[in-house]
Amino acid sequence: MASEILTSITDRTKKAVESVAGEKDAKAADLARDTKDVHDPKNRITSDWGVRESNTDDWLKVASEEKTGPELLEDPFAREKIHRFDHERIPERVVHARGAGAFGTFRLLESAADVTSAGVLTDTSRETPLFLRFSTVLGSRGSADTVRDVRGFALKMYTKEGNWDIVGNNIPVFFIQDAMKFPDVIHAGKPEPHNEVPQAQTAHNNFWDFQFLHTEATHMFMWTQSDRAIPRSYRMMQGFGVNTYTLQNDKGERHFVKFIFTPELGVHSLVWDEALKLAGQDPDFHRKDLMEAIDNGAYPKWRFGIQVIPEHREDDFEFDILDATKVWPEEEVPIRYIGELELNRNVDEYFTQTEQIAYCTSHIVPGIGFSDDPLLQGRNFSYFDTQLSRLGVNWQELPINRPVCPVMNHNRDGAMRHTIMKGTVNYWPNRFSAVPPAKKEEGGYVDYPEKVAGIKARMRSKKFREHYNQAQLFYNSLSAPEKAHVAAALSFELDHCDDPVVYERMCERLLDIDIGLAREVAEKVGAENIPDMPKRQNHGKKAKGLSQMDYMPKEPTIATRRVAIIVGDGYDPVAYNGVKAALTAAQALPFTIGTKRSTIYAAGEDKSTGKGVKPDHHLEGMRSTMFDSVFIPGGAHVETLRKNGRALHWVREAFGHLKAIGATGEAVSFVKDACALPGVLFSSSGDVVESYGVVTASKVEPNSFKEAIKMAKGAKDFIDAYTFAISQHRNWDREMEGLSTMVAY
Ligand code: HEM
Repeated sequence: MASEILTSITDRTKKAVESVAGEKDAKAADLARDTKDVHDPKNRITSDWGVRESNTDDWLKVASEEKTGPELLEDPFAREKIHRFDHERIPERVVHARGAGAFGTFRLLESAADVTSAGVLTDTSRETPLFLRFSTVLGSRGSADTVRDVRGFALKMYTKEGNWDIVGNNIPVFFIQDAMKFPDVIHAGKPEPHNEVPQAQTAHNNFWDFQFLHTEATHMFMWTQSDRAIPRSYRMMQGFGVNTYTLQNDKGERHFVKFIFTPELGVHSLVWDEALKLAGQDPDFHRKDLMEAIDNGAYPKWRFGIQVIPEHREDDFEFDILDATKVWPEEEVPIRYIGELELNRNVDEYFTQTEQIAYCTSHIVPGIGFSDDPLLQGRNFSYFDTQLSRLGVNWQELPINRPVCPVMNHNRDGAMRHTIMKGTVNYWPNRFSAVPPAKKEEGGYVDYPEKVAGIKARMRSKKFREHYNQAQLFYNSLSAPEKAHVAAALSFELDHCDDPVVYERMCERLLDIDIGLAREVAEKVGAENIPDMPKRQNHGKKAKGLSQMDYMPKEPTIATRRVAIIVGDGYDPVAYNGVKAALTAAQALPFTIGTKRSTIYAAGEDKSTGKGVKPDHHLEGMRSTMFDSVFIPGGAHVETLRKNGRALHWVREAFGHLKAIGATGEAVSFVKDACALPGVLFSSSGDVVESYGVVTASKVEPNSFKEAIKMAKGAKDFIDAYTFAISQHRNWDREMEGLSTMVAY
């Protein structure tokens, strides 16, 4: 098994090159040039200068069987091994240090030739290879995946005309309008300077001090306090370019544009208690989830959309369209979905690929341009600059960063230069006309002749000064559970601020958004003197696409959902096998969680002749937090589970985290007793009962299970009703009606 896994990992690049014809995966072919296979049996250890080594365990020393004497500095092999190790680390990214990435493909489904001449956005026959890196912003490289934070969504498309990077986030707006404030917002959010506490979270005085004083962050902090900042999976987040770019078509017309990626599986989050626990129980939860899905062939997909505003309409909006703290409401600027992004290959090596990838907002291709968005313009300077200290001046030559199209210019030298340039000149113009600039018809990038006239001043246009309308718009557009989560998140964060100035003032700021929210949070966090009147009337407007609920998949799906099936000796094999097969057929991932990991036998199975089932994990090794749903089949094992506090906790915790719970036969009363709640209904007469996402059937027969599932609300069939409950992600009624808070977990 282990060797199969190893083969599959080391063969990834090779397979990608072989299976995908020609230019389609030009990047995989390009990387193959620099890829070596550790598992080739012909391999032998050599020194870095190529000499085969016979012993890499013992430093050359003065020694005998009787006595171990001093080590000799002359040993070049030992010295090299230690030297290389001593210098393995490079600086982590100054922000977005923790991340995970994968390779994929961009397919254009509809040409956008009316607004751009970019090949990648006009040629529908192309498949463009890409690398996408997800990240958290504030934590260091070893921090946990599930912290409350913005997630990076950074994309490098290796197009035929050069690399196009969209360095985006999973939230469409940002904390600041002008790049010059970036060091301040990041310093305020990162651990405090005197004690380097806390790690990877904004629940501290400095962050909220800055949020109050820097009012343009108001809209963004509402997003970070919403469920968007605790995603269930990287595969279930939207991606936004955030900044305003421009597109230029063949006629020379310019349009403003925003880029949006919307996941096929819907936009889903963890609940906060789960996120907190996962940060300790499985800090790699998101990176493992991404890798697992791709390894299982469940390739994550996003629809790619553009919002376009023609140049002449730039001033038609209540907000400045160059202001990155504002969304372009879909009612005013519809999203045009024109492409599809798929991730389909895991990395071969983390460091050389995920760590060394270097994104730059300034990497654009002909047909795509910048706007005067003052955040974007500063970013264009910052990324290139930071790569210099993180990776060195020749970072663009690293395999993961180099384009798949020819790179040729008169840039030279610098530390660690790889490319060898033949020829006698390294400047332009030269007497040979060697390496001239490209004309437009040869694909040369031509800048848009934007008219600019003005005075030099450190200021922004007046529309940039409005900071609250869209914070209200966002809050108003959320569903009731999402609003409750915002209040709970703010209450948590401000509870961690011990300076009353900070939490008192922040509660006042909430009066600029919504009086109900302000009062709820103030009461929770002990902010005195919150007035009864709002500081600013809530305009009451809503927009679509801001609530995560707007992105539920049209057809219910449980693809890639992790389902724990809990068993002990004496479980009902009919229900176990039936549910497992049905889940697998629907592309969910069932895991058997035993009372122990050694073989477990079904009811009536003879231990001497039966095969039993070998669980994937035992109850103490995993927690309910790592699964989307829990199912317990009936059988005599239920008596064992009743005596196991951890089993009880699994059910209560899954209930508290609003997850679908399924039970059949004897397990029905176990779940009933575990939750012990009035109002939740359970099956008693053999009928299937669905109540607050708990689906039970007291009697099941072999014909109760089938692989052709019809997920539907109110389904009479156990598996149809149970899978529908899983597909809903979480049962919000359970929370809204106060049931989840009545269970201890
Ligand atoms: C619209 C607002 C912004 C978004 C969406 C954004 C997004 C990102 C993302 C996704 C990354 C991680 C890239 C990766 O995976 O390697 C990143 C890194 C970084 N960002 Fe930003 N960022 C924003 C604003 C800024 C600003 C204003 C600055 C500076 C003026 C900045 C400077 C940096 C730096 C220095 C890095 C580290 C890059 C590296 O070491 O490779 N960002 N940003």
